[in-house]
Amino acid sequence: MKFSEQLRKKADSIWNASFEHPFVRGVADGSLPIECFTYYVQQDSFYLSRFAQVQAIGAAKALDFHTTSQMAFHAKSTFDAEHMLHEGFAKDLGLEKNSEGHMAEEPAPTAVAYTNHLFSVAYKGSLGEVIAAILPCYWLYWEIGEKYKGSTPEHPVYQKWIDTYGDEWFATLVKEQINRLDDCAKKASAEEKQRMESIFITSSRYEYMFWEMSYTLEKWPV
Ligand SMILES: Cc1ncc(CN)c(N)n1
Repeated sequence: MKFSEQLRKKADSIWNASFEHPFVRGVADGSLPIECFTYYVQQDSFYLSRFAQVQAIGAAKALDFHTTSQMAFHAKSTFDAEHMLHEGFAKDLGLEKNSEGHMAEEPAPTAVAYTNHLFSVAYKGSLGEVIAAILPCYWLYWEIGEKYKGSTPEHPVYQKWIDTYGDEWFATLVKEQINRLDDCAKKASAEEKQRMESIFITSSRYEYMFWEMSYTLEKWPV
């Protein structure tokens, strides 16, 4: 079994919890209160701005020119595709950007904790560890896109979100990163692979918590 398949299997119960989370189900069947989606877009806008920085650090950590170029391309794709998707939502939902170019007035605890986890791996870890940290962000959304592809929520914004992650361009990016994880794992020591697994599980847990944060409109307690 490939290393990516092993990690996917270990994260199965966490990913199933994401598939069934009322935020995700609510987007697919159109029942999600719009204020939860609006909060998600604001927080995700912050998340994506940090995610692209982590992809760019991955570019700098790569040991060959081609991988550097591809990781930088992925950072640009986060801006061109996902950030631009949010720009469209912002228009529909009446949101504004701040001076950093994202829409979160105040990043929520889970958004801060998740991006701090990604930054900690990016600054301390190898490229393999960086890929393990960011892969659930790709792969989970792809599976959600595949799972809910046939859904037809009445709200056009929800439909657009589902269509985006069920699209072929996204699948291509995801498959490339899955292959990259397996390539890195082939060269990694047993200890590094253990760290990659633990990092992958932590990111999977944060993905679940991101739905919960959006659904409950999580804020700092004081
Ligand atoms: C929190 C989160 N995780 C993943 C994705 C999809 N790249 C996203 N937009 N936001």
